[in-house]
Amino acid sequence: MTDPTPTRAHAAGYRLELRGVSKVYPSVVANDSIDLAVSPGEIHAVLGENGAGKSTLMKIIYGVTRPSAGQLLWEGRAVEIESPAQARSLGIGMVFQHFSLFETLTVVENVALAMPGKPDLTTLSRQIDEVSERYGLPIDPRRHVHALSVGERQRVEIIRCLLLQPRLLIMDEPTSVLTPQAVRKLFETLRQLSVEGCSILYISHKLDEIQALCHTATVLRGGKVTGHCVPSRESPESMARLMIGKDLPMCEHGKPASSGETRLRLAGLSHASPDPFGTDLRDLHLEVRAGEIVGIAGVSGNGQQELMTALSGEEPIAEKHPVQICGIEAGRLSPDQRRRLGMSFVPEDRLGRGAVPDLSLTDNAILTAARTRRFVSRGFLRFGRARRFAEDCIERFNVKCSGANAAAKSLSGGNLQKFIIGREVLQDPKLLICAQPTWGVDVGAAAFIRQSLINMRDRGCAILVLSEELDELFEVCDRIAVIAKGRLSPALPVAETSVETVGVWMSGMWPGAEAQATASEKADA
Ligand SMILES: Nc1ncnc2c1ncn2[C@@H]1O[C@H](COP(=O)(O)OP(=O)(O)OP(=O)(O)O)[C@@H](O)[C@H]1O
Repeated sequence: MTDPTPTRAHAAGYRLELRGVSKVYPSVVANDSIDLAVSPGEIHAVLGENGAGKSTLMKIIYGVTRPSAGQLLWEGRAVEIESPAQARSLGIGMVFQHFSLFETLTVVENVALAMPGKPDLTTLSRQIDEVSERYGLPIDPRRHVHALSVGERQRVEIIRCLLLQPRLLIMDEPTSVLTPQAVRKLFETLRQLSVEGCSILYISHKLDEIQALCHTATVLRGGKVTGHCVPSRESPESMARLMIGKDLPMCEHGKPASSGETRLRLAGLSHASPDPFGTDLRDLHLEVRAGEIVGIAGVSGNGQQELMTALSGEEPIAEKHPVQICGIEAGRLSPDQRRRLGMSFVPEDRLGRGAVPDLSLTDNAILTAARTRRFVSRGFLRFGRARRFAEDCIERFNVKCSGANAAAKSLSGGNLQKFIIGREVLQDPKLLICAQPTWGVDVGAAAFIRQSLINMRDRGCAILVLSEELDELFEVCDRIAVIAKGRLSPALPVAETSVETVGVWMSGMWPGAEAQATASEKADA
């Protein structure tokens, strides 16, 4: 690995300096007197556990949130940043974790929306071509966003920032949706920007990436700065220790329980996606037994979302038999009917599908656990019981929040994920289906969630995990299959496959894939 430190462009003054910046919410101090300084050309990581205050700090710098106290200095001058438009006019750009593009518009139309005034689209297309050429971010300005891969969409977001010639670029978990190749490409672009003098504030839970990319790092814990480091001189383990204050627990993965009864069977599941830009599922076959964890790997957009909605019942399918849950043909059943059979699920989209943002954690617990945890008696809701269950989730899954009354939307992303996983795990289901279980979750909490899944398996639960993180799948699963273009590969025991093989399969090329495709095309005809 190359040491990023020597390429750092040194300069006399700081580009951005924060002095004693605090943000106090009614129930929590999100940022507590934070000092942070970034030089021109510096790639500066902000590290911290879920809820440490990273996103709040970035939102203050980008003018989304106003600080309760403290001072911001931009190129040596005290400033008050009251809006993102003002931040952009100073030269601050931000790429958010969740994309903010309009799918039905073209690339150039999306970019135009972020520009001041009414730019001429032909001139703007030429500028997009120039920027994409200069930074190696190929994109056709005339393409519609719905037809772009997630990596391409992120290119649009970055190009949109670059056109404004930022002198500070903030990136909030930019790689969570990218393939390893797209991550390498992104890092090349960021290094080039750094050499040209652009400062970068970079947030990520992926410590190996921080080590490869960033010159310096500030560590936050509980809203306070607790340390600084030069990532290239650290290891992912030592940075994790700086973040969580102790060594990272290792996952203990014993032998799978002797295989029990089949709890989930896909028997030729085919389903046309209701989304015109989605992926149709084609003749999927799979079995998940009690006491095993089966993983499904794949680049997002290959049918995972359609599979998840077909399994959860959100999008019931036309026939009963292709989805069998605990021996019952369940294809036409609703989510609630499937839960009654002993299934729980954790969707990928935590705000919206996994939880209702405006409801409290207790109310969100009621939504899925009312029956299994017996919150209703003789037609009356036993609210105290529901609240105690929510408190139990908070305590056992170490969810940082103000309590069971906190609205789901007030939790940091990773803490809400921990709550949703806890809510489903503590219902002790016979079958658990989860998508991206550790997305946006810090390293300590990710290890805890993975261990919880393994422990459930050891208690006899059948678990299906859909994840884009191959390392995660290899850590927790007993067998791994791959989804590509809506088709499913055979599921191999982890000992009989490798990250490289699964990587190749992710492009749809597994032994027998062609025969599988021909057979299902014949059946379609
Ligand atoms: N609008 C809000 N109202 C109340 N509390 C909030 C609000 N926004 C953030 N918080 C709280 O502030 C704290 C810091 O949250 P923040 O999102 O900055 O953390 P983070 O370090 O970015 O976490 P993650 O890695 O999970 O994204 C958390 O306790 C969170 O619950």
